[in-house]
Amino acid sequence: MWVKALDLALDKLRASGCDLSLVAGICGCAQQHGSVYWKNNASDLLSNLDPGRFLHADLATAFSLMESPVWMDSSTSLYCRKLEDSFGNSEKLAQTTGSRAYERFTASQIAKVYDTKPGIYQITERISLISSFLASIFIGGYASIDHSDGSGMNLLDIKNRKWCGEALEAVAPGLKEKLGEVVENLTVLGQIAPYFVQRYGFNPECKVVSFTGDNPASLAGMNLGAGEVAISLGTSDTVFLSLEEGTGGLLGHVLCNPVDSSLFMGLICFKNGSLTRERIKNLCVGESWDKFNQILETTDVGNYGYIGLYYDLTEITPHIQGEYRFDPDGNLISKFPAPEMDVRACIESQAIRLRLYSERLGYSSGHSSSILITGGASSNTAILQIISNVFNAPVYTLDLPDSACLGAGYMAAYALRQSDERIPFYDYINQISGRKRCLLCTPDETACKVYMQLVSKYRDCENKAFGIYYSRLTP
Ligand SMILES: Nc1ncnc2c1ncn2[C@@H]1O[C@H](COP(=O)(O)OP(=O)(O)O)[C@@H](O)[C@H]1O
Ligand SMILES: O=C(CO)[C@@H](O)[C@H](O)COP(=O)(O)O
Repeated sequence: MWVKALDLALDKLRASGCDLSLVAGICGCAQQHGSVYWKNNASDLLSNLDPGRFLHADLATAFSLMESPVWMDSSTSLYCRKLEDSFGNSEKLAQTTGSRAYERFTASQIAKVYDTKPGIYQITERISLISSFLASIFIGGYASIDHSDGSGMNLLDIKNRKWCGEALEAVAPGLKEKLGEVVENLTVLGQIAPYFVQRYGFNPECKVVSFTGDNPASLAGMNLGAGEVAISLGTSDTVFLSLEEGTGGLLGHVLCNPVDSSLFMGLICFKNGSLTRERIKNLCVGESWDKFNQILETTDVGNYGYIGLYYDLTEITPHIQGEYRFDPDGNLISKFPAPEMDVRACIESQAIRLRLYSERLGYSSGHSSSILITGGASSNTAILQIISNVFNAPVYTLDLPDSACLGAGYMAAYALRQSDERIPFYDYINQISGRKRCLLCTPDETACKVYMQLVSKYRDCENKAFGIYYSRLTP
């Protein structure tokens, strides 16, 4: 599917009349953590792509595992515990790799493949992240994993920026060879493969720069400063910010910063983001976001003290599933007095969750802070107004959508720059790009006060829901 998507994207570019011979360099990004398993001898297929055929036809037999594990998978708890045990405890793993063991991280995903499909692991010559898998196609050979996306694996020593031998050994034998080298972000990997020159008219001198994860690329696209936090309302709701210290803790993740090797990046991701909003919308008002927003705009801030927590899929943090509604006194109830109260309850609890957890990552909310918003739901200003009120901070976006894609473009431009070698990333980007930030929402003082009160109530409800979930699991 991913290879076909690339065929389609390239065909669309060609059909739109785009002169691909003008492209000087390519960088890209992809959802984090997912893994692609290349079968023995797949490198021969990669280096001999036939320009007369689609990529998906040539690469149909290149994979040992046809269904790549992706970030939404949470079936690997057993392997997470084993990995943490091999380090002694979760803190030690977090201090080295930036995160305690997470189900969607590549280490436990690979451990599961090795354990449940040893034959597949054996015939795999290379394991890529989705980002390095895409870069591999463009260079016609295996592309290295970069430091930032590599930090989402529980396998990289994020301070030394090298694979962590202890973690590799705990996951599966021979893993280092299957992963290949890890490289600095912004590394020029090589020239574009002849396939793209002959089939799509790319310049043979076009360079390919190491690809990265969608969130690191988004950080590169948004030029986050001190006191700023980025919120991505994509499929997941993800918060990230730039960090000076690289010590991972038990909450969230620390990754290598994609644009400055002396810095790090803090990130926390919630699985129940857009898909949950969509479900509540469909349930309460049908297809229309306009009707959903009308409810948000005409109902009372704070939902009269009613709080709803919605975890359609097992959440990453906290690890919990189900729906939990609470009355203003904090008692669990089965439904709200009016069904459409779920609309406001869902958006308010998601926004409060974003604030609470970004503060735990190191963000401090208030008037000197600001939020940069991106992702599909960032076009919805009714949702953004609630986020602005909950954070008591203005919400900005870039004057161009798709910050992850933009960031990857910037990374290619920076890696191939011919000017001052030592110029910092954002100084260079500011010179070459005329992008501006647009102010979308400013906080409403009265609403902020309501939410200040609600934050601690939310925390209590989340703790109660967590207790209920686990008491149901252990009768
Ligand atoms: N007007 C809108 N209001 C709220 N959510 C929206 C709106 N338009 C799109 N979305 C949400 O955006 C999501 C897709 O965001 P996107 O950033 O493209 O995701 P991803 O990067 O995970 O592919 C969809 O799941 C959809 O629910
Ligand atoms: O798991 C994470 C980050 O740790 C996700 O953010 C993925 O990177 C996928 O992103 P979206 O599809 O939600 O944009």
